[in-house]
Amino acid sequence: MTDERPAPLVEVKPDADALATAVAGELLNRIADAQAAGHVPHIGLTGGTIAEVVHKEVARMAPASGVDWGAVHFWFGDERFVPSDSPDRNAGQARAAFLDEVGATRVHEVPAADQVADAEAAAASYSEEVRAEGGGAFDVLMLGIGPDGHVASLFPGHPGLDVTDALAAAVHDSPKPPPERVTLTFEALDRAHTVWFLASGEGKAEAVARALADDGSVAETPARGVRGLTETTWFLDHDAASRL
Ligand SMILES: O=C1O[C@H](COP(=O)(O)O)[C@@H](O)[C@H](O)[C@H]1O
Repeated sequence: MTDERPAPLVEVKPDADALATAVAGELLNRIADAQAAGHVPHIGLTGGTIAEVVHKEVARMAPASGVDWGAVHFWFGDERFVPSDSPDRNAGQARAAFLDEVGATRVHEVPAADQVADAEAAAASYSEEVRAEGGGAFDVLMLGIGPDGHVASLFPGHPGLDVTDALAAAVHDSPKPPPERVTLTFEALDRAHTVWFLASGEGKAEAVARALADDGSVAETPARGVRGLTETTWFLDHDAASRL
């Protein structure tokens, strides 16, 4: 990230449920507004614990939202390279939590381990799909942060941090299981218009503080390396914000 982008905003909610309600409501507003303006929005989804709560809240609020679910593209910031029926798959979790229920039809999944030979092939295929559909210019990209500061599946000190010639990369030996993954690279994550980080719980507090500190390295805290072109907002609950 070399250009000047707006500084991150921070929104703190009392707990995970309040956080999820705020994020789900804002997401539905952004999608509905984009559609009202004649635009088909592209939304990047994250895996992880707070994402699951947000997704269920989206499903709950969907009927009153006015969103046309056939006119939204959904993508994943990262994926676990496991068989398509594995409960570890971020896509499977998002489908179960809201995508299938609302009837989303334009869901762009990373190929699974029973569909392609290896994580490299999955990354190449996903990269191609992202490139063909706007190159990662997501209207809203939601991202989690790990307690170690990882974002998507870009882990501290891992080789994926240095990939500059692809929009998606294979990850091996991930410090967090499962070990094989596919992630969007900084090249792709940096093209999003709006980036929302979602973090809940005391276990994320130190990583959040490192990510938002005036100085520090992306190699140590990869989440420092992603900012939206027009907006970056950190949605935190009280505990995740406790070290700011
Ligand atoms: O493995 C992953 O972890 C991160 C954070 O998840 P959390 O459960 O600690 O909140 C998530 O952002 C990423 O998409 C996922 O693959």
